Amino acid sequence: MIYLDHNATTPVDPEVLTAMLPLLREHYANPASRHPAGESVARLVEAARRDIATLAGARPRDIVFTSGATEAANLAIHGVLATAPPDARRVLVGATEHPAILGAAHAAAERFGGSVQTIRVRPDGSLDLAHLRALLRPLPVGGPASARGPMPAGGQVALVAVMAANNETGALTDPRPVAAFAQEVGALFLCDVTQAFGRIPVAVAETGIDLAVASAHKVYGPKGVGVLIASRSARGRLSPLLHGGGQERGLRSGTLNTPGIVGFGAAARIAAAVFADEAVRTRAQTDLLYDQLVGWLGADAIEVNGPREDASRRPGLVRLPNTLSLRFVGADADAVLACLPDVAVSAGSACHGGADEPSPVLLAMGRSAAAARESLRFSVGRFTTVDQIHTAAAAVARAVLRVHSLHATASGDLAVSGQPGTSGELAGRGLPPDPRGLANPGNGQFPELPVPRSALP
Ligand SMILES: Cc1ncc(COP(=O)(O)O)c(C=O)c1O
Ligand code: FES
Repeated sequence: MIYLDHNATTPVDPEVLTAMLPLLREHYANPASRHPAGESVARLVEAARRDIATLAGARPRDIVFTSGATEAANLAIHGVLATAPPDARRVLVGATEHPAILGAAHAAAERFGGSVQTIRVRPDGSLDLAHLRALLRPLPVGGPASARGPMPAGGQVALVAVMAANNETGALTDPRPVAAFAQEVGALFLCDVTQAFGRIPVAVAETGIDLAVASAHKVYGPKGVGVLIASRSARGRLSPLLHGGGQERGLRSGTLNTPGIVGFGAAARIAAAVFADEAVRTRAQTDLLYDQLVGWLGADAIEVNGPREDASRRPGLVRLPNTLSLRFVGADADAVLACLPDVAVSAGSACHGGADEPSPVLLAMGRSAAAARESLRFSVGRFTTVDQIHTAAAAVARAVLRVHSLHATASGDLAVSGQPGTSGELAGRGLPPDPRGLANPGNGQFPELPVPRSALP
């Protein structure tokens, strides 16, 4: 199996695992305990906090450990709306935000009588700053009612949530202008840096981000641990979600996930050392993948979802180096996936609980539902090789041609030899034959996991 789904999650780096194991074996003490065993674990936690803060460009004091970016987003949004005055409970969210942000924003608005408004994006997925500017103007209280909240929430904006890097298209947003606009009206700026963290430079404090969220498992750390990064002033406007032992200075009660936190720290340390090289390598691999696919399928068969680099018009990074979202014109993504058992990629919304709807991210960018349903996201990573890219490109091309040929056969207009996707046609294009044979989509899945004895009836 060739794994090209690193935006959904990454494998744990072997060095991260090595750093975590002692926390599961001998260093199991509770870091809140006042004995030497507890204190030595507490020191490891604080070292991890420093390493994560360094990579994020934040201060260690700003780091609050959580169970992931989802919890951090909920803490940030519920936490801010809980303390916001009734005439300042509007939340602005980018149209292509992750469900963790959108779901938390709607739930918090409903809970505290606020409202949520969506900031438009342009066709390439970049934020429409003029629209943000317009939305930031105060609304008369009792004015346009919110679609959801029980109370028409006018007044000021409490929070602006805009992501640094989009999980589906890789589209990047410069946080600086967003921060400046939010600050002008006294709103806090929440930036979801989950996909950017450890892949491109993130400078939370310097760019004026008040609140940021990230997850360890997107940077070769373990699942189930993340951070909220909250500036001093943001912490003053934050009320906790979880109550209990008062850990994390009262903002997130609960015994710390010490193996996870130490693993996250190790992942951050490794990322700091390698991310610049990794960006160059992964960028070359996504470029190669695109070139190969265009070579096999032709430029007309493929559209890129998201920003394209154009140094003359938009200098600088505009897309995550490892991410490539492509539409294969006329080839339903689910059908392509069914013909592609040996390559792990996502149809746009694959990690949204298997929802069968076209990707809301692509729809927000103005793509048609048909285009969204024909789109696949490729995300390469630290351990991806050039050989894997070659193999995957050929496999994807074969799968797309196969789907084209199935459509053509179904509509009865291509019943001749040499039709797309048949072995004759593939050989004509120079595509290597599928080592498994086209009609064998069940092979090459994850090996079956052994069931632990205790789980057997
Ligand atoms: C941009 C973005 N934000 C937030 C999350 C949520 O992270 P987690 O599932 O680790 O809480 C993800 C992960 O899918 C993501 O891609
Ligand atoms: S990448 Fe996060 S839900 Fe799809």
